[in-house]
Amino acid sequence: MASIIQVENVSKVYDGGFRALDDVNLSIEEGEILALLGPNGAGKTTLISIICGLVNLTSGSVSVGGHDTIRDYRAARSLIGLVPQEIALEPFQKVLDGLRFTRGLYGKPADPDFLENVLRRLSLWDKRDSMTSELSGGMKRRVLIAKALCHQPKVLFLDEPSAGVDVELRKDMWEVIRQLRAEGVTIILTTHYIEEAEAIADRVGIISKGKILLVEDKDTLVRRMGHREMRIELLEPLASLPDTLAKYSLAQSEDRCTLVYSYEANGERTGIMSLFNDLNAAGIKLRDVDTRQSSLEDIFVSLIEDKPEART
Ligand SMILES: Nc1ncnc2c1ncn2[C@@H]1O[C@H](COP(=O)(O)OP(=O)(O)OP(=O)(O)O)[C@@H](O)[C@H]1O
Repeated sequence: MASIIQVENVSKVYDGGFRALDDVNLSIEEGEILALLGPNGAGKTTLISIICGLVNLTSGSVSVGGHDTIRDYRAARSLIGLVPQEIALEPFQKVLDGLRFTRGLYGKPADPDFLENVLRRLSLWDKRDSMTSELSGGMKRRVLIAKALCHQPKVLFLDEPSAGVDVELRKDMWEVIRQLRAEGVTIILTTHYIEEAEAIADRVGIISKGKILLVEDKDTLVRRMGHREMRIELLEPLASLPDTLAKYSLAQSEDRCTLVYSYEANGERTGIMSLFNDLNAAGIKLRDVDTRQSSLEDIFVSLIEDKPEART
């Protein structure tokens, strides 16, 4: 696949001297869904704002569809739609009027059929004559997506699309994103949620403290994250582990009331059944069991440990 966005050696130092991005390189393929994952303050919004031409870079270069975002900014921006994190809409503007206006701003000819299609696919057609101030938060977010699509961009950025969004809207949004990808639109979204990346991304980029730590095919990353932990709460404290349980490398809590078993969730054999059998055979009674998937945070920790602070 050809690359549609090239980010080369991009750094950003804000006015106060804070280095929000540090020598970032990223190539985004045409037609893919790339999720940028990272904790608060990692630099996700700064990176997409630079690509969209809303924030000036300090050094490096960015091109969109072969157009440099500084020298050839009009051509670069015309290819981009952005759904911002914050809801910023004209309160007394009707939904359809807002879309017509935004399309006009990009110098695109009027196309009522296209705008109707955009509103219908976002379940907003019935609201086309409502003022945006009359809409619910979820509908406002749909309007933001509609506005970002109304000039037919080749690349769509969604900054934290799931922030403050209920499950139903999230699923609808994912469906719209998949349809757009099927039509050839390249999608870049930022998120804190690994589930969101798992649900829709083709590739995942992990960003932390202004650096891209990895960009990887999602399935490969999910395999890396397939580590799970099972916590087994015991009815009574266990003074010492019987030899028959040694092969499970169980950890014990300080109060001896909990055993922790680590296993690969995607492995062919998790060993859970035989562990339960061996616990039973040893006469160990269980009060409760719960499991937890290694989180994005765990991956961050494993990725960034031993690395000194990168910022000045
Ligand atoms: N205009 C600015 N002036 C100075 N510092 C800024 C400015 N904008 C952002 N920053 C800082 O740059 C860092 C990266 O911010 P950014 O918004 O890009 O992170 P993010 O990964 O999008 O975070 P979040 O998930 O919280 O939205 C943060 O520490 C932030 O405080």
